[in-house]
Amino acid sequence: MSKHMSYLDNIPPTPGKFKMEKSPYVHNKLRWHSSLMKLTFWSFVFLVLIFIFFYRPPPSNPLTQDPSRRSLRTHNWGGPVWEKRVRSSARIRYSDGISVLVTGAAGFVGTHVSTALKKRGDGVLGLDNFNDYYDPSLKRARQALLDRSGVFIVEGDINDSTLLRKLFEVVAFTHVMHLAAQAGVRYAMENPSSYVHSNIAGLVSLLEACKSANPQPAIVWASSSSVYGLNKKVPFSEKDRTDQPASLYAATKKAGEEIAHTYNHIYGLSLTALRFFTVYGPWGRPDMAYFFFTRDILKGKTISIFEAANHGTVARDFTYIDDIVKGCLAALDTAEQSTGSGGKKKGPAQFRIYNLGNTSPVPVSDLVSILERLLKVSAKRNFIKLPQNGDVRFTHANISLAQRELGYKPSTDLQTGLKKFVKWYLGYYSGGKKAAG
Ligand SMILES: O=C(O)[C@H]1O[C@H](OP(=O)(O)OP(=O)(O)OC[C@H]2O[C@@H](n3ccc(=O)[nH]c3=O)[C@H](O)[C@@H]2O)[C@H](O)[C@@H](O)[C@@H]1O
Repeated sequence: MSKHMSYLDNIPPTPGKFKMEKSPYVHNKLRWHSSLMKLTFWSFVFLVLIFIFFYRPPPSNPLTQDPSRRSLRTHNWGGPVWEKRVRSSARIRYSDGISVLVTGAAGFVGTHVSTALKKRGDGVLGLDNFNDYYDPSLKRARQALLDRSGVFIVEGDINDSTLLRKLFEVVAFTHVMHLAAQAGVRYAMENPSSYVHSNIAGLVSLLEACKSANPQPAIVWASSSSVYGLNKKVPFSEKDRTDQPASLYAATKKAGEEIAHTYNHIYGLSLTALRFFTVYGPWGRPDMAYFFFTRDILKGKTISIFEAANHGTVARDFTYIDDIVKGCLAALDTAEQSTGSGGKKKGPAQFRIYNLGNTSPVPVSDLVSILERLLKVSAKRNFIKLPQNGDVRFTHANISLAQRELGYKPSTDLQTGLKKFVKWYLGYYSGGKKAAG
């Protein structure tokens, strides 16, 4: 170090380089230069001080802070090209068609519903924030699928009210199919704020945009069978009590139903909640048991099967995606128009809640046996006590109301539905993709 220093110290000065020139012109030029530099320097200092003085960080909103994951930023939207894409995607292609904004379009149910609507000629525009709750590459693959059938997905969050306002300015949506949500029962213990962000704040933000839109759209949205919580009366009917949620997820869905009622009551928004019962099928959610059981059985990994006290069965009314899609479309088709305008109610509006289930609960251990047969691999089973983190022992839908009013009639049993899922799974993940997680 000292050697280095002495070397630098010994460099002779470079005479002439910094020597003052005698010429008055050069002298003035140098003075002018130095005052310009001073001016620049002090302007810079001044600007920095102004910035420090006036800059206030944006208020920290606990609902939008979600440090454990995800970017909720809205990505590049706006401009004539973007608007043209939005309009074209939402254009109705047959008389009596509807124009639907599908939130959560890159999600499992969102993808299937969007495809079905587009197929029959309805206008469909997707909205999705592509968060990383589960493997975003699966969402991107679904997006590519939708793109091929002419559905454009705007990348943004339902909490972005400026974006929502813009979408309603560009397209006079007749309907909103609201499927964007934080799903999953057990994850609510890990990241509670994400449920409040999407299922409460996001829902309110969406309903605010709908109430101000002209015309107001009719809204059909995804509630959940989990609202029945600790209800013991089976099968679950829409009339049964839903005030004993067993998870924060269920509580946010139940709160959503109450919030929806408020917007129906105050602003005349037509609102239909669909209580989905454990939906499964191709392009499904990797956080759901049937999906990760498949992955783990194929990998030879032990799977945990929950059981109630005294080896009691845990069962679900597993419902195949195509049946759910039929229920969603029927709900959209039977939805009456909202009655408000200019943010004001003009008369009473439709308010509905329906169970969409399969009506035949299957024990989780039977689900595993079906998967074993379809995959031709034995599962390594580990029975564990049903955790007290939101799971309920069983679900069972009474669907007579949906049957009567929507013509809803599920037709796929678990065996048939899982066969289709397994076929998709093997095809999707053998095509160079790796199983999520
Ligand atoms: O019907 C609904 O409303 C809900 O259905 C599912 O929730 P869940 O029925 O708990 O679905 P899974 O997480 O796939 O669990 C299915 C069954 O497998 C069981 N399970 C789950 C995980 C596990 O490791 N082992 C296990 O036995 C659960 O107890 C449950 O009985 C969805 O994840 C929710 O988003 C949805 O709202």
